[in-house]
Amino acid sequence: MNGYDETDIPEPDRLVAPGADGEDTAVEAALRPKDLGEFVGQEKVRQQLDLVLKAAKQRGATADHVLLSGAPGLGKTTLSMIIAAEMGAPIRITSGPAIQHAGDLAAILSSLQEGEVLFLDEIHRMSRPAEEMLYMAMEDFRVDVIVGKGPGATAIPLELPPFTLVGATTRAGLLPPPLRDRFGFTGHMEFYAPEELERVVHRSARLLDVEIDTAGAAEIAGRSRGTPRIANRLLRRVRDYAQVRADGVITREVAGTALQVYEVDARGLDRLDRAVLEALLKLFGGGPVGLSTLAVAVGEERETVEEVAEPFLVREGLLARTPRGRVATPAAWAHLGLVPPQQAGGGPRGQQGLFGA
Ligand SMILES: Nc1ncnc2c1ncn2[C@@H]1O[C@H](COP(=O)(O)OP(=O)(O)OP(=O)(O)O)[C@@H](O)[C@H]1O
Ligand SMILES: [Mg+2]
Repeated sequence: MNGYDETDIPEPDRLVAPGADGEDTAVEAALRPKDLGEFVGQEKVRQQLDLVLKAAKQRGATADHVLLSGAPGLGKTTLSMIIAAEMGAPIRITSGPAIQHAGDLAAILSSLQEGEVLFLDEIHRMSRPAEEMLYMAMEDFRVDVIVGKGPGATAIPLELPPFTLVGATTRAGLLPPPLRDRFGFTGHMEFYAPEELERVVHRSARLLDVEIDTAGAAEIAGRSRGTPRIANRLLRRVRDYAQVRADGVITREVAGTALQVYEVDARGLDRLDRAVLEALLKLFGGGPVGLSTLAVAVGEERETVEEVAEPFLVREGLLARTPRGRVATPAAWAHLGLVPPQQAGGGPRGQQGLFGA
């Protein structure tokens, strides 16, 4: 399709994957907060959006177009549905990859009702002609429908009712500036703090009718990589364990043991993440080592290591990408309970100097 995209990378089946799997899709609808009040965290975006929506409602107008950017599983789809609910408007859901021809978009736009919310997921993956049509639709609520082919083709202008476009993207940087500029408001979704994820876990547990105590929720939250989707998924797996091996109640111990069974460690690293770190520390003394070498050592593709494992390791401050190769940070040694070579006596081949004395 349109070149490189994160979805092209084969992601091994993992509990801590940020994207949705089939099971997530089935249960997410039930766990989605229905209004801004129920939506946990993202204080900044929530407050900003609250103002945008309230002001539009007071004026009796359609809300400005909204762009939501942020990593997978942080609540963009959820928020788009909340926007529609808060505006008391219907919502139409589609996505960039689903709109390959401008005609597909014209069909959707021309059937919108006044005030309707059009949710365009993965907006950065739309085709070029559709994107250009969208510019005019967003700005002037108008599209030119091309009728016929070749020299006889004519453009018939078509008025659209005012609508609110909510675009979602995991890659705001890939959006062409003219598109970005046409949104009245952009909400940047951040990773969630552990306390916020704890609230997500408590809320989901209530909806799933699972008993969980404060420490149990904190244990799951701490392993969820700042991502509500992962928190909900881990909660479901811990619930299975609690039901089969314990008395159904999720405590710290139950959550900890269950996630050990599923190989998600205290910081949310899974088998692959740990394999990468372990190879880097044990085989290469903490680096620097080239990506290809590291990938061979863990028996994975380069892309898998680079795109699937590394982003979280870098975000956590466990691994650094340097011009000379991958390097473990002191936190990585600590996390795996290993001692860096220089502290162990090092010797001439120790890794002194990389992080100062
Ligand atoms: N702020 C929140 N409070 C409570 N639950 C949340 C929140 N944000 C997300 N969730 C839950 O996390 C799950 C994933 O959220 P959602 O589908 O909205 O993410 P997304 O950003 O659209 O992800 P993707 O980029 O993969 O489309 C949903 O089940 C939702 O209930
Ligand atoms: Mg989504």
